[in-house]
Amino acid sequence: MSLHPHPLFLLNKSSPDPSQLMVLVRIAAKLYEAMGMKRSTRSRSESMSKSRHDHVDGGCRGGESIAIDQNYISWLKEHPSALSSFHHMINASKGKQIVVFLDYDGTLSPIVSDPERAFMSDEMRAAVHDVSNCFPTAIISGRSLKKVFDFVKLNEVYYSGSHGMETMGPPPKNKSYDSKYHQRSFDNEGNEVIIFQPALDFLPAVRKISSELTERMKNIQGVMIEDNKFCLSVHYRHVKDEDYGRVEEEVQLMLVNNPDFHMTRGNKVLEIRPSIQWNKGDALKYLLDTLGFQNSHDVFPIYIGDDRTDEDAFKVLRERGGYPIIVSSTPRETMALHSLRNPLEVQSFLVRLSRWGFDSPTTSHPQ
Ligand SMILES: O=P(O)(O)OC[C@H]1O[C@H](O[C@H]2O[C@H](CO)[C@@H](O)[C@H](O)[C@H]2O)[C@H](O)[C@@H](O)[C@@H]1O
Repeated sequence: MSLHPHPLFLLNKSSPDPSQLMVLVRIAAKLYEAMGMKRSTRSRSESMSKSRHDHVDGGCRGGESIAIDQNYISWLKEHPSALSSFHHMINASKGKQIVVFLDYDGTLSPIVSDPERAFMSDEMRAAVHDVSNCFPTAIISGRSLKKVFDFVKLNEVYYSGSHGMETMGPPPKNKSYDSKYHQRSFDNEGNEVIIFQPALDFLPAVRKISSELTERMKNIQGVMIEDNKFCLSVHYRHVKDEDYGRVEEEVQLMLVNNPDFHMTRGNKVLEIRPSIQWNKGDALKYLLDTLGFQNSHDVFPIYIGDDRTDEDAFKVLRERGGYPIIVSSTPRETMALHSLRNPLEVQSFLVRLSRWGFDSPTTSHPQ
């Protein structure tokens, strides 16, 4: 199966006129060039017949499709595919230790309607496993640490949950982190690890908000409150449009009653988080420190993520000369410098990275 739907899928369902077809063929060629891919070898008639099946939305006028596609092509020039610029990335990393940071939902697993069923494929798990055998690798997620571990199930990866508010890693070397929030523990293989929980003081308040909100929202159909330990996700994907206002009102009311918390927005989700200066970017810095990479000249961090909360990590990477990659198939406002279209492309990127890592043992550092 091709990972990249042929751009001709953008054709209107009604018969295109030949000039429109030529415009689309040129756009397709440009798009494929920008993505560093070869042109499709399928014949035009094969492409056309595929286009009818792929274009499921319907009702999209040809002119609009062309405009959207041109926007994507321009955006792709600004945020080149991490697959097509792979060799540039490897050159930029020369002499430095690559460290890989990954988001979970929408990056390692596709977005699905039920958050409890956002499983990653075995192929993706194998790709992450192989990468983690070549380079230090961490997953930084909005989910609770436990839940993200239960999805990923890889012992050789570091984990940070609750948008970085619970991080499991090696004991920190930097004394600037308050030891009050460090808890000694052991991983599944009996190695000593430290769990850093900078929002520990907020835990009783999170529990209280969770139970109050669950009670207050019990009559709003479709809403789902996910307890991510140090933060709460209020999912509204299945809430009727006319009820959405009530969801946001209830969340805002909680914030009025709990002024030490604030709300962030994600993919069909409102998140209630403690107002501490700590986000995915801080967790990334913390992990780099604990892994012994305080000096940004020695390290080449790569971060792959798809959501707004990943922007904090992209920002840190831009400051530190790393490689921020956004997962998106549409133009987006972002601090990331590179892009991948979807989790399947993330998987291809990870496979390529681990192959390069295995072939270049002097530049990679197995743990
Ligand atoms: O930081 P992440 O690992 O990307 O987590 C962010 C949120 O992801 C999950 O919600 C999103 O994915 C769900 C499953 O695909 C989808 O149903 C939901 O609409 C998305 O918002 C997770 O459930 C949240 O708790 C995370 O905060």
